[in-house]
Amino acid sequence: MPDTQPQIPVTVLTGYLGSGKTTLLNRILSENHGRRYAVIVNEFGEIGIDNDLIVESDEEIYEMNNGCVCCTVRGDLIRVVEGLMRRPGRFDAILVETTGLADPAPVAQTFFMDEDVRSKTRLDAVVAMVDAKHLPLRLKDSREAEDQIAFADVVIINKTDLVTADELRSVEATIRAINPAARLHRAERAGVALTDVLDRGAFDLKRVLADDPHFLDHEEHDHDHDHHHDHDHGHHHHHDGEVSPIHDVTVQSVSLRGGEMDPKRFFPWIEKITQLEGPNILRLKGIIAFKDDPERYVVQGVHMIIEGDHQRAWKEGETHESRLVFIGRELDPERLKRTFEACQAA
Ligand SMILES: Nc1nc2c(ncn2[C@@H]2O[C@H](COP(=O)(O)OP(=O)(O)OP(=O)(O)O)[C@@H](O)[C@H]2O)c(=O)[nH]1
Repeated sequence: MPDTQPQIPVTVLTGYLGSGKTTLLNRILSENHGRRYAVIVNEFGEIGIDNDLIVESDEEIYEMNNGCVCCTVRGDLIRVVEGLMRRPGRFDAILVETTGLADPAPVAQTFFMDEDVRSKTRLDAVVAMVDAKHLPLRLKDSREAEDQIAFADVVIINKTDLVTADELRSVEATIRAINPAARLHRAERAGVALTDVLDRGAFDLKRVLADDPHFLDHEEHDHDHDHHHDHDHGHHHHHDGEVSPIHDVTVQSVSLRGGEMDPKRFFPWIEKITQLEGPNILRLKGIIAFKDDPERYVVQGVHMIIEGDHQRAWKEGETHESRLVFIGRELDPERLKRTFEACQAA
């Protein structure tokens, strides 16, 4: 391939579980911006739901579900990107949506590691979504949430509708303290001007190297998930030694599958679960098939906040199956499974 080809800009989209990454991705894919994106989605949880929640578009979407993009599937990411580069002209930019628990630093590093990838791509910006309501809680219990903000070039303070003006100011001050250099935007439903997040040329290697002089040392970073930095904003993982697909090992995911559900059983059940177990539920998402309902129903939640809506009609021949994933701490898989199955229609 001739080297005269322009470097393809890459946007890495990070942010904790449920912060609004897919909402932003859907806005990007739905808006008429005249650009064509290749989208790479890395999901957490064994039954893929995320891909079902991304709007249908002409864009090419690559799912990476067999591990976390910042650890075990980095090689896959390089291969996917290399594959994309072999088809010039098909798209103008690449978007990588990481899992909510991923550390964006190793993902960003991928675009500097491989000679071929480095010559053909340009990391444009790392964009972090933040859930304004749950950030204070997250900073107490998840190192990942802080790392994501620390590493970002652009931070979107999302879900401003769920907080008061005072809370918002305090969240903003907290983010500024973690990362004074990032550009901040406030948003509801990820409603930012796309020019604020795409094609920013915001990724600042100098800043990253000042913060982490080893950023470009491939070998060391490849498997050293346990080295700590002396300063506040270095990236590291929680897990010791073993490279785990889950960084915060207290976080587990419970995937449930069932047949058609009875809404009279399902809604009281999910409401009760989120009331009782809410503090432990970092994220829930599912696609529910209700009996005699021609449309798929999507249910989503973060802690006690839950929402649901019809998504689209079931396609001909599509199995009317219900799938639900809980991601959280101290969940009881057996009880969730038993009570979920009890919501099935007779
Ligand atoms: N109230 C409110 N809800 C929002 C806003 N933005 C997104 N949501 C909801 O928050 C939930 C999570 O949004 P997603 O975009 O799926 O979040 P995500 O970061 O992709 O989630 P994961 O991929 O699971 O990490 C969904 O139910 C959204 O509808 C917002 O600004 N306000």
